[in-house]
Amino acid sequence: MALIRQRKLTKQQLRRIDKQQAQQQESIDGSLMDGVVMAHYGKQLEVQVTSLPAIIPNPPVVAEGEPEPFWQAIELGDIWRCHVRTNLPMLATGDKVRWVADPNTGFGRIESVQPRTSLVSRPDRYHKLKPVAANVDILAIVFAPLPAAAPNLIDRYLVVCHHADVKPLLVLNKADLLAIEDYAFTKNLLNEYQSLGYEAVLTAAPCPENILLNPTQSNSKQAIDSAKLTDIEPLQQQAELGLTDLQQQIKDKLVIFAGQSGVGKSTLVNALLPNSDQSVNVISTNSKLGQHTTTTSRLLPFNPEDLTQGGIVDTPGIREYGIWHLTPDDIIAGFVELYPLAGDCQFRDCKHTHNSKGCALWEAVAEGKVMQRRVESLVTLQAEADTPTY
Ligand SMILES: Nc1nc2c(ncn2[C@@H]2O[C@H](COP(=O)(O)OP(=O)(O)OP(=O)(O)O)[C@@H](O)[C@H]2O)c(=O)[nH]1
Ligand SMILES: [Zn+2]
Repeated sequence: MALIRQRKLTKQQLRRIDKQQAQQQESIDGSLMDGVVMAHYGKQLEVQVTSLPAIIPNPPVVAEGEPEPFWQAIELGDIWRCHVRTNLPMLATGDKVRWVADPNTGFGRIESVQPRTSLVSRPDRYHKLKPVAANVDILAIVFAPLPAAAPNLIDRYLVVCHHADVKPLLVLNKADLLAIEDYAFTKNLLNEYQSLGYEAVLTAAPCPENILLNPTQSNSKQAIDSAKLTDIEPLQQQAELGLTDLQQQIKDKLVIFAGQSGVGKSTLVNALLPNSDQSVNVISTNSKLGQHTTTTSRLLPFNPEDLTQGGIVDTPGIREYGIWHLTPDDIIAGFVELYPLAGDCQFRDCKHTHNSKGCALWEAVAEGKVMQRRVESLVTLQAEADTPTY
């Protein structure tokens, strides 16, 4: 076996190495800039330039007759495809990052991620938690008179909000349909959540089916004629104000719209985004690279030139949100009015089912202090969390 002699470096050599390393670091530091993750493609991400680097690289000087090499100038507001430096945690749409761009290749590399104010994650099929969206301020929980609202789904989203540190906002859309007597009960649901302290808005999104906006259209007329109408005037005003109200609530905020299929999420989102060609699920219209790939989530800004004005994170995955990564205790923590009572149950491991002995939640139901359907909802969600479906 050959003997490897360790060579001792002279002081001068050591100094030279230190200097080289410092120069390398300085050149990375000078190239670093701020960015926001706009879309997520698994290993690659799209990042918007939100600050320029201290040292702006110059394009190469091309001798006459030589072919022009590829060069992508760094400009504010541009979107770059990026790789992620190894050893960084999994990134999500909405993450604020420090990164370097290589104008010679048109690719960037994310060097670090700033602390997050919130993180919405979702377990995948393999039971692994995946971050979906970071720094989201509001989860708009959309429901409607038709398809009929599922209170249990609303409760599920409220639990998600609690754990992600995101503020919930209840949006009762298709408020125009409340003018039809059969559907008027949905408004009670909104009132119930308001009484629990949640913020809520009533909206009617602009679309051909909206019977308040198009009362003379044949399908609307049919709906109106075949139904007993309640007093339409005040609802019309409330619903019209609703969209402005919603706009005010989400101004300068990053928002996710969640809710069952058909309640009008896309219609609302399109009404809220100023750029008509920037509709939900449209792939990468503002990416210069123009590659069409399915994303897991995408940030649609209210003002593409100023991300501080907020936007909407389109995350299809949020619709079938599983909660089985949460413990029963985590789940009850998301039921604001029930959580403080749980400590009063006779048994510490009380399952809060109707026949649980000495259950403080059911005593509160009997005394009319809390809603029975919320306790039932809690029990259903806790049971789901106890029995993973993978
Ligand atoms: N009457 C009435 N219809 C609406 C309203 N908002 C949306 N719609 C209609 O409801 C239908 C479903 O709307 P979408 O926006 O596609 O619903 P979605 O929640 O995005 O549905 P998914 O994409 O399946 O999750 C469409 O035909 C809309 O035009 C509303 O305020 N009033
Ligand atoms: Zn109990």
